[in-house]
Amino acid sequence: MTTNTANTASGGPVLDWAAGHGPVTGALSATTGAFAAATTGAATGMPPGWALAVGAAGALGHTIAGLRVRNAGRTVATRAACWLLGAGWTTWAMATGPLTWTALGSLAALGVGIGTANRSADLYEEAREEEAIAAAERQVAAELSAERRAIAAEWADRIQRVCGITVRVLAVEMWPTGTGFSLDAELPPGGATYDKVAKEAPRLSADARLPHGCTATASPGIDQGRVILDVTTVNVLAEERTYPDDYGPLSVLTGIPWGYRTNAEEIRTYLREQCALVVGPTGSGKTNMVHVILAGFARADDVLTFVIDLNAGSAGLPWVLPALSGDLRGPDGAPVRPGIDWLAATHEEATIMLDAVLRIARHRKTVYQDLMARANTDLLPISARIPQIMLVVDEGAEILTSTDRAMRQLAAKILEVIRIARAMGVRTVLTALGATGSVLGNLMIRREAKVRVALTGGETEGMDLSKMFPGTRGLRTDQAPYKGSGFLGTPEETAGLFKAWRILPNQIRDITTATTDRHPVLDAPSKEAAGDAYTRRWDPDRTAWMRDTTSGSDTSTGTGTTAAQTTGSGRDGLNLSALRNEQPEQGPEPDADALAARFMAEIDKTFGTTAEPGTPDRPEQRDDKPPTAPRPGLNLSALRGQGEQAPEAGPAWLADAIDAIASAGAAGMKPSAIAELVGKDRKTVRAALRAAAERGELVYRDNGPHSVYLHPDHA
Ligand SMILES: Nc1ncnc2c1ncn2[C@@H]1O[C@H](COP(=O)(O)OP(=O)(O)OP(=O)(O)O)[C@@H](O)[C@H]1O
Repeated sequence: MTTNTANTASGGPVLDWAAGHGPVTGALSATTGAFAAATTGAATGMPPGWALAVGAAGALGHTIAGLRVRNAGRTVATRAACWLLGAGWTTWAMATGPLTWTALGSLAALGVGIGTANRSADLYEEAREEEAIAAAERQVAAELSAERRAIAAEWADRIQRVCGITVRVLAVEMWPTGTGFSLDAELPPGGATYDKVAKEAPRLSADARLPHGCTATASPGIDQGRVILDVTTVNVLAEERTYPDDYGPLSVLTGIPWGYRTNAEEIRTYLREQCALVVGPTGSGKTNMVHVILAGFARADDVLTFVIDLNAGSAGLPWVLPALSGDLRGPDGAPVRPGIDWLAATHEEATIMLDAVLRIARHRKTVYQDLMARANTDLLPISARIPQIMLVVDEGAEILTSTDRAMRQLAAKILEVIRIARAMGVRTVLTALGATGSVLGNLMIRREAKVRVALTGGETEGMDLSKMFPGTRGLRTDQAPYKGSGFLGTPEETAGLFKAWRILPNQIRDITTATTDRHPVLDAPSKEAAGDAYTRRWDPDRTAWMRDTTSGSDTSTGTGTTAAQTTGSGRDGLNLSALRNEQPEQGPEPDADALAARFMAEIDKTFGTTAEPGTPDRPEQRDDKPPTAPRPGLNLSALRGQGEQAPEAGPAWLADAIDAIASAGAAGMKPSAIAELVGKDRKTVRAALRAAAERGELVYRDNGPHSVYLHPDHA
């Protein structure tokens, strides 16, 4: 209780009705206050009636304060009584003398009484408060369960009407996304299975008048006598959702998100041991889906992605070109690694890649024997140090079913990878234009590619969903008429509706930049097994084709192919001549080589992944290139900011260095200062500056230890 009546003699009492006191301190404060008031009052001859008046005021003040905070009546009464008792004792003690055993004893008894009464009042108030909260919760729950009970009754009735069986709904769970609910129901005795409900899913949806794109999908319950019915009430597939802009790290071991379900929850695929098959006819959003897949792999810190796309490499180009052209810069201005680790656009390059992958898989089997024995596993422990290789083959299923001799050779290699490399951490994602019998007729695909996607986009042609997702009933292509939507099934989850996020070209660039430091480096034994085929994958002669694809085309998602197919160009599938004819005067060949070489040099310097003896990978070694060759191929000037004058060659940081040298004016800058500025070693910096000077971008003022580089404007 709060009794701050204390000193009535000097300046009057400080009355804080709401001041906090525990039962013990409250009682102590009341009794000591009363005792002090009584002794002072008796000594100074104060009229005893004053103490009673103060007590009455205290009781009144506390009553008002108690009512304000909605204390219970008995709490208010207890506190007012404490005030009056204290004041009564003070009045009596002032009249009869406070320093007697009777007065002191009765004061002590009063203190204990006040303490006990207040403790009990506090406990009562706490209990009251808890009860009020519980009552509010009970009310919410009652309202919710009323809704659930209504849903349970409605659906039990519907299942009876449509499926002809009487189920007992045991639970209704509302999805936190607010887009539907799940029912857990007990099937009737007599051997009814969940199938009875599953096969009537479309009729149940119609009976419930669900909006288009919403479904009632039945799956097995906790035992064979139970069924789970997922009912979507909001069609999230109709709207376009862009790829989530959290580009944080992922791992192949903890799953890669590929899209979202009708309940708006993200869906992950687990590809450490599984291969995947993605089927989507033209215009269904397959290219977009491939980019979502590549985005997930790029974000993983234990995955290296190899892409085969015989359709001019268009699936992989947006992940390579911005990095290759030097258009992207990391946070520290360093060059950016491509979002994929190898891109094959021709039959020849694909063969080189597949042979290297097979060598890697076989070599890993022997060199990592000890490691696997120590880890007590027959699966190679995948990590950032020994990365998983994800081989993505766009329209790979068509390669597998082709009757062309060259394609059959490729197909044999792809199947060999699928067959032998699971334990060694190489898995494939194949895409196909249609879920035709010839694709799914392949035993290896049926057995190994259990992660399956069918992008329907409303297409029914070549979409045999019962073959794609055997054992799943009630899937109809018209349930997913939107681009990027379809069905996804994994060994962990039965096939159901899903939609891929829309991924935009700028997101691909952002992800490439955000993940540049995250990509693993191929483990040394694998690199050794892959040999030159791998380390020279960005060689000018092997990447020259990329230059042609950028002339006048875009590499964005959604537009599909970036370069036309060849018809007799003699370059294995690339329509180079058509593009060259558009810009005959620009002499693209030397420039493509220059760019590829520069790219290699940057990657090499920054990440040390492409060291190859004898490769002309340093700009200064390329004296066969015209110093001011135009850039028709990769069209870098178009990619850079307007009016920005890019250096003609040299590492990515050179532009910053030249800017700094220009700012230094006639004083110029020493190579050591530039090395410090760009964060590179002096030898590398000297070589690049010398090359830039040879190209006329800088001027070297030789002055012994004080030699500097100047911008030509200040020389
Ligand atoms: N997940 C998605 N969400 C919304 N819209 C999408 C999605 N995926 C694709 N689209 C739309 O569909 C268009 C075609 O997509 P995409 O190029 O990926 O299809 P495709 O099947 O590869 O077709 P093609 O083979 O003709 O290139 C895109 O430009 C985009 O507008």
